[in-house]
Amino acid sequence: MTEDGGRRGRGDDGENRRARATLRVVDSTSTPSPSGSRPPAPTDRTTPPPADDAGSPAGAPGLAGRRRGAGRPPGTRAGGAHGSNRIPVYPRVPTGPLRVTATPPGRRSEGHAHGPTRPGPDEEPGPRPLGDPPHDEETGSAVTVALTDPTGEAGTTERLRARSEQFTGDDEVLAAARERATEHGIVPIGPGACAALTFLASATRARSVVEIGSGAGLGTVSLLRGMPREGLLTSIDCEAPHQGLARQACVEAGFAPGRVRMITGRALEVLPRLSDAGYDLVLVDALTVEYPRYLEEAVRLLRPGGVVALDNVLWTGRVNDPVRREAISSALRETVRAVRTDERLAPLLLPVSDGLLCASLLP
Ligand SMILES: C[S@@+](CC[C@H](N)C(=O)[O-])C[C@H]1O[C@@H](n2cnc3c(N)ncnc32)[C@H](O)[C@@H]1O
Repeated sequence: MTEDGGRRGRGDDGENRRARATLRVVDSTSTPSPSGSRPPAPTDRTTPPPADDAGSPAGAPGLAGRRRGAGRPPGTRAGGAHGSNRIPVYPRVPTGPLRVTATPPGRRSEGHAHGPTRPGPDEEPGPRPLGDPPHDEETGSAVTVALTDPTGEAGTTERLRARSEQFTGDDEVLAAARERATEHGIVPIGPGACAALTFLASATRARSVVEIGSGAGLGTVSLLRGMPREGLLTSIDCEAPHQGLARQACVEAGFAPGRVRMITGRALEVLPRLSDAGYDLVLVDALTVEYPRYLEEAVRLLRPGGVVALDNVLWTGRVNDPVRREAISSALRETVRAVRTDERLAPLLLPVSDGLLCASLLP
């Protein structure tokens, strides 16, 4: 991610564009733009749907009648999602057939498409040499990690990190999304962090998830892959074209459009409208200088036992402008300190990709 929240080399006036961006709640039912250059024409709702239970999938946590702050752990900040402007955890989920899927026959159908060499659920997996780092042919990964000091001590650490990134690698869906991200100047989540997100979503059985920073959709797809079928992912980005790319990645991964609710708007304007203690997992990957405030909002959104994951906390040598770097570094330091010292949280720093700082909200 860059200091402008993951956009690079666009040659546009990002701040103004973001300022112009209106808050739109979008069910991802529209056909994605193949290039991602044009915002899709979704069912825009400038007014969010009313907070009711009627559209919630079976067993989904509804909000109607829920006492404000109920379930919120002591000490969490009140405020934010309330009144008629509240965005429900689950909106009415549009029904309909799955759209185009890039999942070839014989592979896991709903969003679990793996690279060409991965076996489908009905195929016998071939033996995998556990001792050797996988080659790209094994993982389908488009990512290779160059070693700057292959023989020295640093080389050992680098090799371990490279191995961890390549262990899961990118499948064809993530590789294509990563390519589009590069084309559009978006810095995507690394393969190791993608795997961690799928793991976290699966381990926490996350049914209601918030993603801050849709980008090119690598995080979106990775989260959906770990979520149960009835789960809903709410993805926020101030750039509609980025959300077009994210939607495209979801379609290519074989996810039904109703699995993702895209909200176009600035995160700090959208987040306060989401419900307290309504979410199982929150991914933070947008404007780095706003991380401390995203963290506050994320903790408010989490149900007890829920997890927040913040990408890019190691921030490895990406920024050249010393002034911006200072702002980013201090925001990241503040965020890491806040996670480590908050007694409501159990912190964990995963040194995957660019650093994924996780914390669960203690029951
Ligand atoms: C690093 S990219 C996210 C990459 C994405 N997780 C992926 O893997 O493809 C950051 C995204 O945050 C968005 N963004 C930047 N500032 C934002 C803000 N204030 N509110 C919402 N989104 C923002 C950018 O448009 C960009 O798409």
